[in-house]
Amino acid sequence: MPRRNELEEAPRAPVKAKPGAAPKGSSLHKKVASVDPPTWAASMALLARVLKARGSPAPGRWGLLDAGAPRRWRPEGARLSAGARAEDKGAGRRGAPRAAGRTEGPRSLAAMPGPHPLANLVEFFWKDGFGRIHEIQQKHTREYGKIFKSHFGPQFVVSIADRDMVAQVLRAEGAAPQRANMGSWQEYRHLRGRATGLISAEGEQWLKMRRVLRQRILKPRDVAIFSGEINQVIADLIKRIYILRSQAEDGETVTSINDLFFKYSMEGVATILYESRLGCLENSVPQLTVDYIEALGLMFSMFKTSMYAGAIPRWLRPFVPKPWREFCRSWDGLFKFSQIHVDNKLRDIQCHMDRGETVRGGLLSCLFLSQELTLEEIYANMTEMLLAGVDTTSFTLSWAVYLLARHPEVQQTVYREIVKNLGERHVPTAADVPKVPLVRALLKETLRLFPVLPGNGRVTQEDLVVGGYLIPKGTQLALCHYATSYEDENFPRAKEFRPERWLRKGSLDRVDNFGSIPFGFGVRSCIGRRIAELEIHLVVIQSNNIGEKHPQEAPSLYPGSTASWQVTSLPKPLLSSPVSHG
Ligand code: HEM
Repeated sequence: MPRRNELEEAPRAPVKAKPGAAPKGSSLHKKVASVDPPTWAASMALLARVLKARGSPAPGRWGLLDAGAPRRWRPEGARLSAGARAEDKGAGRRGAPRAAGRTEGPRSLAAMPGPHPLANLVEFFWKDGFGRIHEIQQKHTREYGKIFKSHFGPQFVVSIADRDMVAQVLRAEGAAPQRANMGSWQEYRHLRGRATGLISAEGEQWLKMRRVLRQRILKPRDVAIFSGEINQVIADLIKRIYILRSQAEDGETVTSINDLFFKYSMEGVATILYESRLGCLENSVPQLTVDYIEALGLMFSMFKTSMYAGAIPRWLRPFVPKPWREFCRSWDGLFKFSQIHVDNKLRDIQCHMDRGETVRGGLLSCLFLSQELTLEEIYANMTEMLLAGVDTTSFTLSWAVYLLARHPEVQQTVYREIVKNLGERHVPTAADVPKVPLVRALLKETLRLFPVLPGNGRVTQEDLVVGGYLIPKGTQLALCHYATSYEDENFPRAKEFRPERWLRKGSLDRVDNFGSIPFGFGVRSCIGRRIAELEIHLVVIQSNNIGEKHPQEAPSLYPGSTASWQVTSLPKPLLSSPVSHG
């Protein structure tokens, strides 16, 4: 068991930090930016997909409420439901895998503890549980242990909140792991004659697309070539900050940081995906982009609706039409946007080719020219990657800035490291990032405390014995990363923000990766990880330069120049935030 750093106590309740919270006499306290902790809409929406209760559960496997019901509930002689039969499988079953070190056979799911199905239904559908998944993970772990079963409407889920068990499950994965039941996503695509993308595809179809895309964007060196494009977007972001400051009432406070980072992330990822600029950071954002943001907003803000779209059985749709209608409407908007940008690029390439010019380009050009994916598959992947790549990155950036604002001493250290190792006015590239390990540690610590996805999912493809239970093939697993990230056993004094815990100074400071795997793990892990890291690392490093170039007027992340991000207020997030760092 690795030993971890001793850490400070983190404040729990939100506070309003005054502008003067920075050391008196430093110019830090003068310039203030308000940082909204990002909402968890994106994470919830994504996790909702993971936990989505579909109208058509695996045939013969899950019953609505009785699968997890204690046996005493069942009337004498009553026939077991399909779900209950699934739970009854296992114990003593011939040929069942044996748990290492156990002499008796593994226990069946019927013996697994978990919240009462009705209580869970109330928790999630009446008490906004989907907005509090992180809290519920921890609560249920305290009450039922590190492996427990739950019911989400018709879906039965085994939750795992233990680092080693998570590692076991992910290490046992096959060639094409299944994350969750993506039935509603697939149904929409079928309805509209669309292809599935990486998120929604399964099996051979997923494997084929993953093979193609992983060659282009999965390794740090693949995305390193995009440093120049990202730096141009950062230059626009900085320009935008100046404009916003000049328009601010006090002439210096930049508010709506979430909004700013959202636009930055969208512009950044689109630059890589579509090889074109969207104009998100312009004074006047193009209508097409505005429409997209609206569709994305609909997808996320209506995340519960879209989740219910999957949860509500088809036969109920005529009576409760809104969720499915909204779900389809937001997907229509997302696909439309991607298709327009993909088609623009295609025309552009065609023009070059018609003129006999060599076409050199980025991701999209390579995909066209290699013809490894069909046009529909390109549309679908661009749509799903843009969806997955905007809020995830922007929320993480917002949380990182928020944490720095709450911890000026960490800002100081990060600032000093950047200046010492990269110099004062350096415009960084990907090659510079390893020279500032604290910037990387900042991102890891931010994602540990505020993982965009508090949990992840897998559908078991073989019978597995985990934690002494036999989990039959086809079971939906929820991997509770938020809970493991906050375990003192995994990260001593886990509630505290201390990026330096990620700096490896030898075995004493080693951090076990499976305690916090914000991008997932293995062959189905996040394909956009390196893009997100590049966008975040470069913008954090570049923030250092803002104040230097315009010492009198520029906001900066760092002290030593003129200003700092500071928290002036914590606007109420749309959904609950995982932890209130006061
Ligand atoms: C801080 C930013 C991000 C975080 C924390 C994040 C996190 C995740 C996680 C946890 C998964 C599930 C992995 C698994 O099941 O093991 C995932 C999947 C995925 N992410 Fe990200 N992501 C981020 C940014 C991005 C970006 C920028 C893109 C696109 C450019 C992207 C595209 C995807 C796609 C397409 C998948 C599905 C992969 C597959 O099923 O093969 N993500 N992401």
